[in-house]
Amino acid sequence: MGTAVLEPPTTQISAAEAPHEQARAQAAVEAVAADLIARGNLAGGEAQAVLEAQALMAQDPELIADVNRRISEGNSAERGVYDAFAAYRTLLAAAGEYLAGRVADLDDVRNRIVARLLGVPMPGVPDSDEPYVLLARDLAPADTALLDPSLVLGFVTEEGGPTSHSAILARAMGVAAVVALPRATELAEGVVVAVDGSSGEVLVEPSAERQEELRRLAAEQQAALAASSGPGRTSDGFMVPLLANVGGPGDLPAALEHGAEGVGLFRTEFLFLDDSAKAPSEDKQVEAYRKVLEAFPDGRVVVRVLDAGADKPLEFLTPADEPNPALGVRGLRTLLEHPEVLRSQLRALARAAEGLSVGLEVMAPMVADREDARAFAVACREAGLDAKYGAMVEIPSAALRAGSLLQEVEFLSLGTNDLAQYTFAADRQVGSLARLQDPWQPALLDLIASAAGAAQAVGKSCGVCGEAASDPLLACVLTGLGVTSLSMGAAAIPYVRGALAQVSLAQCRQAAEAARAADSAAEARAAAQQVLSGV
Ligand SMILES: C=C(OP(=O)(O)O)C(=O)O
Ligand SMILES: [Mg+2]
Repeated sequence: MGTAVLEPPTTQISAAEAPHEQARAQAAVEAVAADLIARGNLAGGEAQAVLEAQALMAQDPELIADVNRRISEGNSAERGVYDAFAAYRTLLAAAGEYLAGRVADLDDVRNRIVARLLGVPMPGVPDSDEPYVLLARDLAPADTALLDPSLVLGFVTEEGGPTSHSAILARAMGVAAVVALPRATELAEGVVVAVDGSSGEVLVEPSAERQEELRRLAAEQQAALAASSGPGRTSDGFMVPLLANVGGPGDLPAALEHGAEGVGLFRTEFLFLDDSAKAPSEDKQVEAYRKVLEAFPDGRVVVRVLDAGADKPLEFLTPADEPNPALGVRGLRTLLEHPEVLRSQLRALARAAEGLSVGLEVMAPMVADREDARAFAVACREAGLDAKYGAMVEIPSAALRAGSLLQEVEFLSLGTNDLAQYTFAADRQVGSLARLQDPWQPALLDLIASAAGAAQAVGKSCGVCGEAASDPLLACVLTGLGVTSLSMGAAAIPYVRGALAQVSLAQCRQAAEAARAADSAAEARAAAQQVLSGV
């Protein structure tokens, strides 16, 4: 994928032309924002939320004011946009890693607006009738969302971490992806590559025999996947419910198609991204929640209350001046500062579940200690919600003192994406830190064992809903660590189901022990692989 930045010429315009150019810039901004929203509507689910956030970025009033100022100083519309975005980009890039992670999204918006003003094709995924592997420096959410899975056999990026938006969306689509691979874009167009999204390997120009072998292995795997169905269980019948992560009603068809036994993580942020100034109405919330609850009449649906802040900022809730948003007011902290938002969300959930037989559960993101857990439990009880209430374990303090959290709440759910970020002090949006975000890191496995063990001791459940659950081999290890359910992007479910079906609970426990005895993520994986050979 071409990443060329379209630099418009620096021709000067007269003062008389300025209003016309300003109108052109405004029209282009609006058209691009509308296009992003349309792409979002088409893609649905988590992609929609991301694209709508990008549309908001395009319409940022300060940015538009800067564009207008530059045009009134004699620049053309395209040059004004180009320079205003460049200035904003510098600010973002310098504002710390969390904002720097959004630079790719910003660049994509800029390229789209400039391309429209210049009347040239939009940058992005190349047109092709032939199936291909897409190589890119990074993929903007707008591109990932519309990749055609029948043409794109996989994608490989230099940037982005294993828990970045692009990786999460790729899993939701079921497209093989390898991210954070240095020098990926140095490969020439047309070279034959093989991509293994499970191991993260990209083979360049494999021999004819190797290609044949890989095709055979892939066909065998597909056949095994097609044959796997029913609830998640080990070969000796230990049940591990396999649940889907969804970002909204748009993700339900895939969850049902892949046999999800329920929803283990309903990210409700998407509802809140439509309007940066206020929370969605209770009625609008009820409607969206009910669609998800109705899809699983006999299953379980775990709804996470709003997780605003850090990588999911909301203008009306997230302080704009935090020096380090990932360590600032986010998740449950935001809701405790804005109790009316939490109350309205819990009320909407209670109304949405009225008359339904689904097992509704609600959980809070970013619970740090027992006081946090208690505050959430009290809010749930006060809302009169007929649902189990739980805490996400995403902060090391919560994993270490899981037993104390369980004095207040009825279940735990491990958010391994943030748990890795906070355990290793490694921003999940920074590709160069991917080594530290690897969920195979033994320190992360120790924390998972701590939380799962505490839950087991009191007979409560402790699932995993972070991306770790979607790795088939790791899913077996998590089961061995005592985790009671696994929730993942729907496309991963058949792979995890197939892997679990091949191993016994005792083998899972042995693999977990071997992985924890290792000293690096790679060693932990190899040790587990040895115990569970065949997966
Ligand atoms: C599931 C998680 O939540 P999110 O990815 O939405 O932060 C996590 O942190 O692992
Ligand atoms: Mg999280």
